Amino acid sequence: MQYLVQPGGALRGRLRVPGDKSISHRAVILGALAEGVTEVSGLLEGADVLATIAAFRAMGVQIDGPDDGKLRIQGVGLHGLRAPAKPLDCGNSGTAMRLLAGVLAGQDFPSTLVGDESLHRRPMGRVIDPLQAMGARIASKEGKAPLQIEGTRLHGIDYTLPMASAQVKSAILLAGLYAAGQTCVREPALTRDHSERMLRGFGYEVSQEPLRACLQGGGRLAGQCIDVPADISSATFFLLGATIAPGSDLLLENVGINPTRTGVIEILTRMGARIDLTQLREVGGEAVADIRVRSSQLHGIDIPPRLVPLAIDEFPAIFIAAACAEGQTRVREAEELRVKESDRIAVMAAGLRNLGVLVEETADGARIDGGQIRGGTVDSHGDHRIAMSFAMAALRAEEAIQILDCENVATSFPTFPVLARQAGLDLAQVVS
Ligand SMILES: O=C(O)C1=C[C@@H](OP(=O)(O)O)[C@@H](O)[C@H](O)C1
Ligand SMILES: C=C(OP(=O)(O)O)C(=O)O
Repeated sequence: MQYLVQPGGALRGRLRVPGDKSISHRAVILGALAEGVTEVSGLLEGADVLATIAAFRAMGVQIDGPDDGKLRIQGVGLHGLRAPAKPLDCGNSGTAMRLLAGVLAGQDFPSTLVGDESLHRRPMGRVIDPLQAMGARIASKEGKAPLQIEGTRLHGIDYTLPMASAQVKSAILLAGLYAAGQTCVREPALTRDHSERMLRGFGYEVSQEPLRACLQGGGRLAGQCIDVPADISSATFFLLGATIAPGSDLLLENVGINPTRTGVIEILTRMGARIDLTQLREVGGEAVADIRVRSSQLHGIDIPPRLVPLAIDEFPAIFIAAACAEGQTRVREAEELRVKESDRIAVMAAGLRNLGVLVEETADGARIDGGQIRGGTVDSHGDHRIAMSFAMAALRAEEAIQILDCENVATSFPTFPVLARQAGLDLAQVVS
């Protein structure tokens, strides 16, 4: 499926983007492993989260829904999962595969994790290594999926992550629930802390200091009610669109603004964006706000590397912002972008060049010179965030932008075309 987006227009009105993907995955996982019922509202009904739900159903957990963002999970307790009859299919989702690997390492049954072509290219050694150090038995082909997990008794470790990754941190903490003794994870830079917060919400003690989280194995999780805020990573496409399209004024409601996720707001604001947070509140241990964004002229900046992990999924959109800015924007220490659903540095650079933007790719980032966006065809390489970012680029393009391979938008934001049209983007879906 392709998108054909006509040039120009502005984004106006108010809208609520779907639930946070990271929090939705964790609500399903902890709800399944808890004792008692967990009720979730605001859940993201995207393919990634549906894969996590299907995996727990295949292990005997009764899950009703999702229905209009509501999910009811009958938790089976930490030791209540049953052996799945077939490999568990994580689809396109790195989060599902890595977090499930942590859970499955400590079960008393074997399991296999598989996914789509993109997921089978992504590095899994980063979870296999620390889990093996905890006693796990995991077979893979050169650190890539499929992962065959034996299920064994685990012991705690004190592990320093070689890269800033919330998925690896979370996999180790989840395995730590099953491990004898204490499990600690240290991270080289701050990453999203939804696992730590939600574990505490389920009554599990987690000691958290800056860049370090520890827990003791052998406790229990108690079922909860979880209200998932809107996903700042999905809101980002609208922050981008409203900023670059003259005459825009948009209110994004109920967006999660956990400080480990707001790097995009800081980066766009440094570039000159007009973004205001209102109605700040806390919902279920997570900070939430309404976000107003109005159009403004951006200027290029050197993005501080400490902001990279705090905006890691927002770089496709930030590349488009840079293309619309005056002067040069520099992205560095962002090599993690090369191991996402696609190589996001290479795919964004190629797409921008097709639209006439000057981009110099570096090993760990890019230098992007702002200027005119011509219009033309770009290939998203099946990467949802790249497809949505180029859709918004049309607001500033001279001619239409055709975007190839857009099916995977459904992994994180199935209602994107509808909400984008409502806000003012002239987007058509073309079945190829
Ligand atoms: O923990 C999570 O939910 C996520 C962590 C990040 O991945 P890494 O841990 O690989 O940086 C992010 O890119 C992904 O979309 C979701
Ligand atoms: C990287 C992403 O997700 P995942 O790693 O879960 O596939 C993303 O959603 O941008």
